[in-house]
Amino acid sequence: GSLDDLHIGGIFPIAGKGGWQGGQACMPAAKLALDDVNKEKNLLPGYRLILHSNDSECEPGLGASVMYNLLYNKPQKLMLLAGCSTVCTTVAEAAKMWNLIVLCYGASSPALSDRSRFPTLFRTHPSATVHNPTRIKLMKKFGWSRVAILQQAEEVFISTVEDLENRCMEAGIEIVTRQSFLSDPTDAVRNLRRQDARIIVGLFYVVAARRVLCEMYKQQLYGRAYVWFFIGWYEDNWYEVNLENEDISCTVEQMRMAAEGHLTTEALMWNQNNQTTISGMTADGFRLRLNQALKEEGFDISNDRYPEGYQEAPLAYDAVWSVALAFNRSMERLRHRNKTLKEFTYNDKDIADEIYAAMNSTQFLGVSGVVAFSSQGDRIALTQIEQMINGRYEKLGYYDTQLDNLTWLNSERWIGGKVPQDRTIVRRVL
Ligand SMILES: CC1(C)CO[C@@H](CC(=O)O)CN1
Repeated sequence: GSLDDLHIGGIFPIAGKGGWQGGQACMPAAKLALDDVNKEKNLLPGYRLILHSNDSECEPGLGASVMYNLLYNKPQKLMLLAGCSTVCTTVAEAAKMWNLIVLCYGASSPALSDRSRFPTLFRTHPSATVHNPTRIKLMKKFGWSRVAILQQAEEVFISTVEDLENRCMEAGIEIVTRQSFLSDPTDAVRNLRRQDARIIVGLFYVVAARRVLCEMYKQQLYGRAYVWFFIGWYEDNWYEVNLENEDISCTVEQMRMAAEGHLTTEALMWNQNNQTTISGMTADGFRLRLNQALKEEGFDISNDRYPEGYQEAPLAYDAVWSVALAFNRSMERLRHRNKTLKEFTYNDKDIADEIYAAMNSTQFLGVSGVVAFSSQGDRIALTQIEQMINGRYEKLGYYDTQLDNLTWLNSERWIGGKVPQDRTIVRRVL
C-alpha cells in the first residue's frame, strides 16, 4: 500500500554567511540522511519521513518566522531541527508551547544546557563546555595549578568560562586572573603579563584570535615560558590569512612565531575509526558521499579544509537518524496503547512525552561517533587535543570525559625542551 508520511520541520543556515564556516553543508547532509532512513525498510515500516526545510540565515528573527510558517501551515510537524545557537535558543524556547521536541545540530552555546528553559531540547552538537574537562585534564597532566583566562566578551565564552572556573575550583587549580576584551585585546594581554601568567586559556572567535596572537608577539607573551590553550575549530591556516584587511600589524612570520607550541581542544565531529556506522557507511564513506552531494549542489569543495570546512555535516546527518530511531521507538510503545504518531497534535503532551523518552534513550554509532545525550539534552562527545608544531597542527591525543580516559600519543614538543612551568620559580640561594 502507499506509505504514510511523518513530517518534521528543518531550519538551516543557508543564505547570508551561513552563520559559521560550514553551516551551509548541513542541509545537504540532512537530505542524504533522509534518503538513507527512508531506504531502511524496517526503520519506519509503512511510513516515509518528510523534511520541510527553511533558511534561517543563522538569524534568530528569521528562524522564528520560518518556525511559525512550519507550525501554522499544514501538514502537522512532529519535530523541529535547527542549527545556530541563536536560532536554536529562539526555536527551543517557543517549541515547548506546541509540545515539539527540538533537535539542534549546530548549537554550541552552554546556555542551552537548561531543562527549565528548554524542556524539549536535544542537540547532536556538543556544548562549548565540552572542552573544559579536557583543559583540566591537561593542566593536571603537566602539573599546572596556576592558570589565567583571556576571553572575548561574547555570551558563548562568558558561560564557558563560568563552567571552567567551577571546574578549576574543584580541581584545586588557581585562576590568577581572568581578562576579557570586546575587540581590542591590548590591555587584557598587558594585564596577563603583569600577573606573570604562564598558562593561559584563550576563548575567542577566530578574528579576535588573530588580534590576540599579534599582541602576544608584540608583548613577548609567547615562546618557551608560556602555554596557550586555543580553540581547535578555527580553519587550519587561520593565523596567516586576512592579516591586511583586519589591520593586523604583524607579519605572517611573527604570527607563526607567536603561535608555535600552542595547544588546542575541540569536540570530535567525525567518527575517528573505520567502524561501519548505523547507516552502513564509515565516516570516510560519508565524507565521499557528502563531497559528491556538495559538488552536485555547486559547492566549492576544492579548498583543502574540506571536510573540516564542513565539520558539522555529520551532526546534521546523525540528527536525522536520531529522529527516525526515536520515531521507531516511540511508535513501538504507542502501538501497545493503540496509538500512532499520526495522531499527534500540538496539544498532545502524551505523544510528545513518548517521543521525548525515546530521544532521551538514544544510543547509536553515527558518522559523528556515538550519539547519546545527557539529561540536559547535550551531546556526549569526545574531544581532540592538538599542538602547533613547526607551523602544523599535530594530534596529541583524545579525551573521553565520561570514562576519564586520556589517549595520549606522546608527540608533544616544548620550545625549551621541557614542560613550561606555571609560575616563576624563585630559587632560594642558601
Ligand atoms: C564548532 C562551531 C563552529 C561552534 O559554533 C557552532 C555554531 C553556533 O553555536 O551557533 C557551530 N560549530
